[in-house]
This record gives sequence, structure tokens and C-alpha cells, in this order.
Amino acid sequence: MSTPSHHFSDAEKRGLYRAIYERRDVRSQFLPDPIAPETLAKLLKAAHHAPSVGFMQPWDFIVIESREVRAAIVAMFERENQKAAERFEGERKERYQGLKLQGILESPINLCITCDRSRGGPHVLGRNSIVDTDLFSTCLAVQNLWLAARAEGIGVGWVSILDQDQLSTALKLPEHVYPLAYLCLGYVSEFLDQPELEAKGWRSRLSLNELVHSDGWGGSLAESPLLAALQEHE
Ligand SMILES: Cc1cc2c(cc1C)N(C[C@H](O)[C@H](O)[C@H](O)COP(=O)(O)O)c1[nH]c(=O)[nH]c(=O)c1N2
Repeated sequence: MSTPSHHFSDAEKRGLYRAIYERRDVRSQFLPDPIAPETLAKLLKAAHHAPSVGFMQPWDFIVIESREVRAAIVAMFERENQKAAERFEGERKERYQGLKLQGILESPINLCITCDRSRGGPHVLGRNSIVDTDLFSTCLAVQNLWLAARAEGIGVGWVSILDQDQLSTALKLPEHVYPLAYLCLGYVSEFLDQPELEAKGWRSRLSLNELVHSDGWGGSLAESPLLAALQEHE
């Protein structure tokens, strides 16, 4: 029997799920090895093929190589991270302060994915009611890049402990462009088999069956074959 061309083979499916389950947010394991321009181009192309509201494609990609700019971003991170630490107390605060939450200087490439909120003009198809759909679209570009990077053996770390206005100034962004994701990219010594926050005892993965509801918030899945299937996959 011939396989229709729109079907994925079992090996292709395994590859896709492997990228999803083995993708990690990387901060501590970066190697200095450079990423070849051809490989970076592939990652950017994967990002550019994300879905977007009204095919708006609101993203731009700012590759940050300058040590000076990176040093300014690290200083920005240190300031914001100190403020963030003040939100916690006692043992939780100590644990927070022990976490490494960025790899800005260790990673060979820093990349800011931005969202141009004016792209496509004032009336973008599908964005009339929910204006933030341009931001949602840009998040999907980030995830495409993150998964493609994992398949290429490249780690990505998202750094959001930054002041958005200061970041915009450092990257010379125009007013209508939002710095959606500041990312660190590089080959890694290892990909952890669980999120680093879980490994360090900060927070665990929630149970999926408690997150799936039937017919409205809190609706029970009891008796549903979906519940049995979810439990099997836990
Ligand atoms: C929008 C957003 C923002 C951030 C993150 C993620 C996302 C989606 N994450 C990474 C986050 O901690 C990580 O994804 C979770 O802990 C789950 O781990 P894995 O990504 O599965 O390894 C993250 N990590 C970090 O060390 N510093 C940071 O500032 C941020 N910021």
C-alpha cells in the first residue's frame, strides 16, 4: 500500500516528538563552539515558517554579536534579577539566588526576536478583536526556532529578566517594535533530561490529567476514554 505523501513516517514522527520532549531551556551548559551561518539560517527559516495572524509575519531577528551590547544586557539582567530576588523570602529567596537564569556571555549567539506591531497596516485579517495576536504569532516563531535548534543539537535559553524599555534602547528598536524574546543560542555539553528548574527543586511538571477539563472550567473527565489515555501517557 502506498503511503500518501502528507503522512509522516514513524521515524519522522519520533523525530518530531523527540525534539518536543528533549527541548530544554539552556543557561548553564553552553559551549563556545561557533554556529555556522548555514545552520543559523536554517533556524531562522524555521522561525519564519511559523503561523501568524493574517499572515502578518510580524517578526524580525536581531543577531547580537557585539560584546559591548551583550555586556550592557548582562548589567540590565543583574539589576532586574536583584529586584526579582526581593520578591521571595527565606529559603525560597536563597534557592532563587542560586539559580543560573541566563547564558548571555557564554553562548556564541544572542538573538532578539521582535514583533513589529505595525506590520501589514492597521487592519490585519484576524487581528481585529484580539490585538495581541501579533505577539502570539511571534511566540510561535520562537518555538519553531527552539525546536529546530534542538534537532540541530543547539541549545536555546530565553532571558526575560530584562527591562523592556532598556532593551529596546540598547537594540535601537523603533517605537512600534517590541522586543519579544531575548535568546541565547549555542551548542551544549548536554541537554538535561528534565527542566533545570525541576532538577533544582524549584517547581515540578504538573499532572496533565488535572489540566484537561470537560465542557468548561473544572468539568470532570471521569469515565472518559481520554482520561484513561492521558493516564497511560503520564
Ligand atoms: C516566555 C518565557 C520566558 C522565560 C523562559 C521561558 C519562557 C517561555 N525561561 C525558561 C523556562 O524557565 C523553562 O522553559 C521552563 O523552566 C521549562 O524548562 P524547559 O524549557 O522544558 O527546559 C527562562 N529561563 C531562564 O533561565 N531565565 C528567564 O528569564 C526565562 N524566561
